Amino acid sequence: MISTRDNQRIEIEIKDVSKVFEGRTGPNVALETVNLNLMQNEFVSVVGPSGCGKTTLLNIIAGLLEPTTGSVRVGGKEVRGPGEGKGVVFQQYALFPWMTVQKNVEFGLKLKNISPQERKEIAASYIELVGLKDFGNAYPKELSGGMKQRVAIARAYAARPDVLLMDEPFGALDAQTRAQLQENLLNTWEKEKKTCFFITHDVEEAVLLAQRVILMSARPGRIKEIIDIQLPYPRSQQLKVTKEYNDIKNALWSKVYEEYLDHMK
Ligand SMILES: Nc1ncnc2c1ncn2[C@@H]1O[C@H](COP(=O)(O)OP(=O)(O)OP(=O)(O)O)[C@@H](O)[C@H]1O
Repeated sequence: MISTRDNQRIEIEIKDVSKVFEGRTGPNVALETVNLNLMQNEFVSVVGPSGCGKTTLLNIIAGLLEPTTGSVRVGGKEVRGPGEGKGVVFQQYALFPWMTVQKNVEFGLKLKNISPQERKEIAASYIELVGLKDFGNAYPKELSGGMKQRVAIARAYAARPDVLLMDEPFGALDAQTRAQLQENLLNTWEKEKKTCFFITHDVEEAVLLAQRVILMSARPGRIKEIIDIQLPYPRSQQLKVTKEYNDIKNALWSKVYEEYLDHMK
């Protein structure tokens, strides 16, 4: 079993982070005093009502947005922009349409000092890991949505980041593909161990994947509660038929729904 206690090194340190957007109708406080540490190799899911600042927080960790106050450290270094060490997967697979699957996955490795042969081998191994061994020469337009998303995940993994930031990566997929990719991600994480920050609207998915679930409150976004998911790994879809899983899921669902109702008041 992998627990957060297996490694005590902090990989992502979010300290007093707030974010205020200046809107036409005045300031919009998207995040208010968010404090959170993710341990090395930890898998954390983030849930909360629409507009509570999940993506904003991810973008700040990724270095795509600057916080208004506070700071984020990844691997001990203050985040000052996007770059090495952080892999990001968005809901919409951002693949280059003119490149094959193999070339798309190799792309992130070009920036590193890796020989073309080694690049090829690393990319091929991750393409195999996500179950696309026979599609290395295919172009994105020849792939289904789920396959494209697997390529995006392979590309993020191939660059060997220490942290993987995922913003509803399976949100646009059908239930079966989603289940398959969840399983795929679990297997990959169990093998490769990365620090994962995974945003989802799906409570089932949050519980299935994570060691801890962060529940965010409606605007202004704050951390409302952190729930330890005490379910053993390796995990698979089979977990969903167990009482332990369903008890945790139902309790979390009620909390998320309460937060949503509060937000609608
Ligand atoms: N670039 C921006 N400029 C102005 N306001 C923004 C910007 N990005 C986000 N916001 C505002 O910040 C708040 C949080 O948005 P964010 O996208 O982080 O929420 P979210 O929890 O990810 O939502 P969802 O679950 O719907 O994706 C919202 O009120 C949104 O309107």
